Amino acid sequence: MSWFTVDDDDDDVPYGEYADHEVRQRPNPKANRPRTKRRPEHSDAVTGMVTAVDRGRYTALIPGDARSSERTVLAARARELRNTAIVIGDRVHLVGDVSGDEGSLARIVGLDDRTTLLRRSADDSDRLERVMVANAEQMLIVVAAANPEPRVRLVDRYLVAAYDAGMQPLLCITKTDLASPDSFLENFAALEVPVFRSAPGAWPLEEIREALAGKTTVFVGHSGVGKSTLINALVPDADRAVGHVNEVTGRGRHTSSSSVALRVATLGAEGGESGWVVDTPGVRSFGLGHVTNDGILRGFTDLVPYLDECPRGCTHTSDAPDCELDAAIADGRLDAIGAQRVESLRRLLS
Ligand SMILES: Nc1nc2c(ncn2[C@@H]2O[C@H](COP(=O)(O)OP(=O)(O)OP(=O)(O)O)[C@@H](O)[C@H]2O)c(=O)[nH]1
Ligand SMILES: [Zn+2]
Repeated sequence: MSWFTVDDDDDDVPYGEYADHEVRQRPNPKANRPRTKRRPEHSDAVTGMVTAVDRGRYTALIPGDARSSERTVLAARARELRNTAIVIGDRVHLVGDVSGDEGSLARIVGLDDRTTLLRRSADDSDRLERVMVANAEQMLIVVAAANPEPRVRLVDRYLVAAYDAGMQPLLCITKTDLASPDSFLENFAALEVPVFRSAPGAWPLEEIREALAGKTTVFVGHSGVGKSTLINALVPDADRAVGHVNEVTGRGRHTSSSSVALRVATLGAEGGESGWVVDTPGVRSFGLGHVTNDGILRGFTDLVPYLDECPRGCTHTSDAPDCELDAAIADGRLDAIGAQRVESLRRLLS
């Protein structure tokens, strides 16, 4: 599919394509009746969370209430929303047959404003952005200690995407049975990013579950890092396909293909908060063409007091003249950890 085509079944349309989330009023088909009143605003609509998207069909979970229990419904979007990106995590307004019964099809007529929005572009020069996941609070970046080799730049990119989306990043380093991740992790030591270490037979499942409780967390990672293995361990009935890493290239095949949200039981949360894991297996590239430097700076609130002192239009990169970050390092206002933070920021800005 071309990055530039938008058709009705496009599950991943550019964010800029739509202005409002609500269905527009249709003209009154009976012209002899005066249009004095607005059509009812779907006051009977129920709200559900999108947990899967597949070729123009949306699976949404409607929470239980006094009248009915929790149920999953299949829905299509209303014609008026055909240029609206609806993605996993969206809270959608559903009308029509919302019974969830076999063969039933509900209709999505609107969606709530999003609290966060994970986006990407095809590559860094592409400003056309794609909406990936809505309303997720966290991003768990899965990276292997070896096979495939960890790459700092790739993690930097995920971090930018997370900060830009307004999401808290978490880091899970897998395959620690194959290599020590310590020197790799030094690159991120100064960031306030929780780190989990994982190896077969030593899964940090309880720690991760605790971090997931009550939140929606998008799992991202290069193919072959063991993301599916981890998700299957966290969500026993997830059944995410586990691929095989090519011994020569260290690359995995993307064996699981569609994005889903999966509920994770969290221990000690009896009837209480569970978490949601969003698996995005098809995402190979993570273009950041849509991310502004402001989006990156958002992740570095600890440096803001210095950035505020910079000359107007300062780019804050290492070649920027009179950048206050350099002054603060030179006179000790920023200590060794602070200097590493500056280095991380500059790596992301460059
Ligand atoms: N040695 C070792 N192998 C692991 C570990 N975790 C996963 N693997 C293996 O790594 C391979 C790839 O695992 P997957 O879970 O399919 O990786 P993935 O990140 O989901 O990859 P895609 O499905 O291609 O996106 C499989 O052969 C796993 O058994 C680990 O901690 N240590
Ligand atoms: Zn500066």
